Amino acid sequence: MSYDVSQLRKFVTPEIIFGAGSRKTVANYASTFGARKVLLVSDPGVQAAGWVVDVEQSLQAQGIDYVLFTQVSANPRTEEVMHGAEVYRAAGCNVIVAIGGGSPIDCAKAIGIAVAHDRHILEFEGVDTIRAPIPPLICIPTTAGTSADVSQFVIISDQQEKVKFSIISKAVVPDVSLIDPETTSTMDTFLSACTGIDAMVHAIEAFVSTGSGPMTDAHALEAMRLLNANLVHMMRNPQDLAVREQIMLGSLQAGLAFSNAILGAVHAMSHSLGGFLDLPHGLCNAILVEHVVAFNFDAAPERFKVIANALDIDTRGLTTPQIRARLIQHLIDLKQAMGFHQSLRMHGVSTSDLRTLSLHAMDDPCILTNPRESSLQDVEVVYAEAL
Ligand SMILES: NC(=O)c1ccc[n+]([C@@H]2O[C@H](COP(=O)([O-])OP(=O)(O)OC[C@H]3O[C@@H](n4cnc5c(N)ncnc54)[C@H](O)[C@@H]3O)[C@@H](O)[C@H]2O)c1
Ligand SMILES: [Fe+2]
Repeated sequence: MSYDVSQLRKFVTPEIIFGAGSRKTVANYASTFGARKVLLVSDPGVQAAGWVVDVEQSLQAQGIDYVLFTQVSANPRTEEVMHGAEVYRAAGCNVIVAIGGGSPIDCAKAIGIAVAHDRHILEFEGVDTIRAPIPPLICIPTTAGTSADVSQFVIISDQQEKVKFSIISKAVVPDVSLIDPETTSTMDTFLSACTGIDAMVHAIEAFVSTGSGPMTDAHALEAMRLLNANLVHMMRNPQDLAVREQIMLGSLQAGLAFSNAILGAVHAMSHSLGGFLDLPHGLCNAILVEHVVAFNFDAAPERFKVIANALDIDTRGLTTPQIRARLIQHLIDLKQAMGFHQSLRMHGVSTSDLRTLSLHAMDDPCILTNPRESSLQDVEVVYAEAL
């Protein structure tokens, strides 16, 4: 009997501890991995917000030695990864803890790859390139959006080439994710909006991805419901911890979906844009989302109808073109209510940049699971729509 490999689906996830205060259990988990010395990865903003000290206190209370590494920028860079790998080796670490948004978490994953292979991180771009297990990795996300703490993705910026490249492998799924919604209470409005829209795009792209399946669909749809019901409320009531918790849960559900179903053209194009202009990832997604949905809709109208329903659009009696129009308008309204009014041109992109941006987007693995097959010219046209 022959099997169709393209129909097989896998689902990987870390051990997840969800809830207020979970960050304070970090030393228990570090000790179960036999932590001798921990590399604690974060960044200056997360440290200033006061979250790193909780991890330090937890480790100190259990007598676990650590070295702090915070030289990580938003959109983490290859040089920072290799510097972190040096610090890991020099200090004789054997466990990594990351606390922060997607940037410190991705940097921590990449440090793990570099030290496990004793090679430069640039050698691992692509899918399933990891040959040796990375050190035990415990993550504490402080933004509700990227879900790097549960995902198979690592996104690193190569400033020489002005691109962000992806590494996708089950080997970079963290061992433990301590998801503590309290940490998101110090996010400012813009960061809350960027990370929130990123989570929504994860859910939408995972649901229409050619890698989707029943296990990821359930998570993607629940993420859309949670995020749609709470994102605007969160923007208006940033101190409402119950709403922050719903957004964190929505982000987690979206993360479980996209990590396993992979993403689509919004992310391929957004990674290219983020590397080119060093812009926040969520902002890039916000600029592109409705243009990619407009491009993709006819390739999966039934799936997009389910998305419209999950976003609380009443599709009864509507024709397919009407559903398409309503869905696109809903996404525009949502992003505008979250404060996104920008176009590419407002960030200095001109028509002459579109070919370079498109070439890089075509190299991103996320383009392969987009529901509509996309040529270089297609991608260029979608960028042009977003100008
Ligand atoms: N690996 C994945 O699966 C995945 C998925 C999506 C995006 N990403 C990547 O993640 C990165 C973006 O991550 P992000 O959006 O979480 O932001 P970030 O980690 O880049 O952080 C942005 C800024 O917010 C600050 N910050 C973070 N948490 C804070 C808090 N709780 N309070 C106050 N300030 C805080 C940081 O100090 C930093 O200055 C991009 O590089 C993107 O490509 C990765
Ligand atoms: Fe994303």
